[in-house]
Amino acid sequence: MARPSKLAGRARDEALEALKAAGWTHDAGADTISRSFRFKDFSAAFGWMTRAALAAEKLDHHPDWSNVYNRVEVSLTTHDVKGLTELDVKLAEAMDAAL
Ligand SMILES: C[C@H](O)[C@H](O)[C@H]1CNC2=NC(N)=NC(=O)C2=N1
Repeated sequence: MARPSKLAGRARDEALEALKAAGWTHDAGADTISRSFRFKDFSAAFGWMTRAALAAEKLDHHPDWSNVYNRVEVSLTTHDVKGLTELDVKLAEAMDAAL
């Protein structure tokens, strides 16, 4: 996949606005988006992680995440460019769709 470029300008503003409306938080310093997901139990959490992992592999774009029982903390950024790209938006959308 071609190296994605950092989101900028209006496309970036619009993407961040939509993500915030969906429950994601933007950390401007680190230029990451993050969201905390809570499930009924570990099995539900891990089932979702499995679906999200398959979506990540398809995109060749991977989350920084951690799981404790029924909670999954997700942080997304594009390490190759040290900032947010379209791939982070796509992975966030895929994670929301996998709920
Ligand atoms: C070679 C491979 O495509 C790259 O290392 C990809 C893999 N997954 C990735 N995931 C994330 N979050 N950021 C990256 O820069 C990245 N790079």
